[in-house]
Amino acid sequence: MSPTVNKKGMDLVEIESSDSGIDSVDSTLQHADEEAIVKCLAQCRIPSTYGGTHRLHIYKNNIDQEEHMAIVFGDYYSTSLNLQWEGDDEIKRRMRGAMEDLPESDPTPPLVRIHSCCFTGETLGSTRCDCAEQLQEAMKIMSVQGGIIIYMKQEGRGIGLADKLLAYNLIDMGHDTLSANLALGHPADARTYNIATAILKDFNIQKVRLLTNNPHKIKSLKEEGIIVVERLAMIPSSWKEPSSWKAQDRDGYLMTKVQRMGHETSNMYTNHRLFVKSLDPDQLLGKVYLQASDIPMAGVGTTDCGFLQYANCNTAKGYTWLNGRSHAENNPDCEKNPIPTLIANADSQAQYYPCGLIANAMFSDTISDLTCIGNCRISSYQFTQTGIAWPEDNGLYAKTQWATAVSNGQPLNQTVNKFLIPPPQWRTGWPDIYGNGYTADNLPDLAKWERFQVWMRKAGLPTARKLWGRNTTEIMDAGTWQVSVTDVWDCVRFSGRKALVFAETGVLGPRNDFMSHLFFAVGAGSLLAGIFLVLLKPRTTGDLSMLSWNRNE
Ligand SMILES: Nc1nc2c(ncn2[C@@H]2O[C@H](COP(=O)(O)OP(=O)(O)OP(=O)(O)O)[C@@H](O)[C@H]2O)c(=O)[nH]1
Repeated sequence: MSPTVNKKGMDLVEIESSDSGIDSVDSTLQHADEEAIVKCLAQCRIPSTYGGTHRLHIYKNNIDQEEHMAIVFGDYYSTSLNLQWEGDDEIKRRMRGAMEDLPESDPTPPLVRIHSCCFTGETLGSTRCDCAEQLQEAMKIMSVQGGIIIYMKQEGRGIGLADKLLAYNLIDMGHDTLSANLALGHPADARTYNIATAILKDFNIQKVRLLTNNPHKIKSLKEEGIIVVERLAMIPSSWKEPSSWKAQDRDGYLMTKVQRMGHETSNMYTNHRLFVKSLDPDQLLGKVYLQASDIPMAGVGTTDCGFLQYANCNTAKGYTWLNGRSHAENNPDCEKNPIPTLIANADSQAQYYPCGLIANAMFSDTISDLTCIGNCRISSYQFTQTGIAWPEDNGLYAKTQWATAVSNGQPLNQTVNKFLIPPPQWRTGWPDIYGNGYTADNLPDLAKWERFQVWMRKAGLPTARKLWGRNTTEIMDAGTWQVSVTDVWDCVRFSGRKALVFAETGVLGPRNDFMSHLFFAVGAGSLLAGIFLVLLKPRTTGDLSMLSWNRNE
């Protein structure tokens, strides 16, 4: 093969061999954004405790000096490995694991995980991250379903092990995993995926089902010409098991990935324990906390407003979590530059009202009633929020007593604006009402705000429906209806999804089909079992002989 100029026409890549052409690549000439050329050097069989046998492939490339790998479960074969190499003979081919007659590769898009090396997590068992459990989870799944793990030697999101240790020390000093990278002069994520893509192409794979939460990986693969037909979430076990709450470092790491690095959250966020306990029940019941510091702080198993408690950033900076990070971190207000005026002018003991993550996350979109635009009996169909909350929830909320309370002889209603601050999301979501903060007149009456009560009831399942409105008086006839939605609550930034669902009340109940079917099935099963037992061993009415004190033994 003759010398080749790379696609960008910059550097000359000397090609010596006649196959994939990277035997004598001078990697000092190469750059990460170049077209990657890869060559599989060897593969072998690895019987594994994860079940079955996979095949480990080692690659070299023209971009860096690392030995990246492909761990293959199933019928996927490397092109470069199996080509005829210069000086090839049967022994050499068998030694590197090349095959004589290549079987057909599986044509269906395989499960693929692109996994970056993490010595601390995978080898040392560090609980600062979720890397090891993600790798193990992927291997378990692929042992059953087949697939390929591209294992990239990109330690520390590409910054290397030494700098990753510096980052860890910065995290111990109060940074999070993102800001530590930035403080070291690195990007939040220094990885590129052109080598990983080239390895996939070496397996003739054009379409994948990607196991990841990282949208950056999906975007990068698409840019490199790989079609991601499906994303499968990697749910770390620490999100699922409440018992592992002690891994506080990992919790902080995962929360930063979700909140600040855009990692996708489907299937885990609303169930996460940091989220579900992020409220203060007494504040919701109207209690006046004169100082934000009076709101009870974290205790295991109890509620805690987290980093949406102190609405004054200087005060928040003075309070730290067990891991040394301040309450101002992750607070969307304190991260703004400049800090919003309302926050900057807030009293040093100002509090968010209602405090905590759940209230802040409330959808602020507006949804209109339905207007008929063709062939309907009535011109509009109206929804009300009365009666949408569970009756028992009503006792959990009351209007705050701030507007009527008196402290040191002073009525508090004059100070509402300085002490009570609407959650950040509410101020952008409802700028007309809460954009300039609270006054004694616009404080929400939580006892009457059923939509809020519905929102605050945590979802048991990962994909949740919240009842927004109902109409119990009118049947909705066939026709063409129009609804206007103002999409204010931005879920696109973390690849979330929202849907507006119109449902009817059915015989089995409208809210959760699964539960009603389950009740129905259990009821029918019990009835059949009862009939069966009666037929099998009939007993007369009032038969007490089987009671323990009447039995002979
Ligand atoms: N710089 C830095 N790197 C870290 C830290 N914790 C873990 N890592 C690295 O982060 C990378 C994790 O990569 P992946 O396993 O591919 O996971 P991911 O990018 O979170 O994406 P998915 O797991 O696919 O959702 C590895 O290279 C780890 O070494 C940290 O605190 N700082």
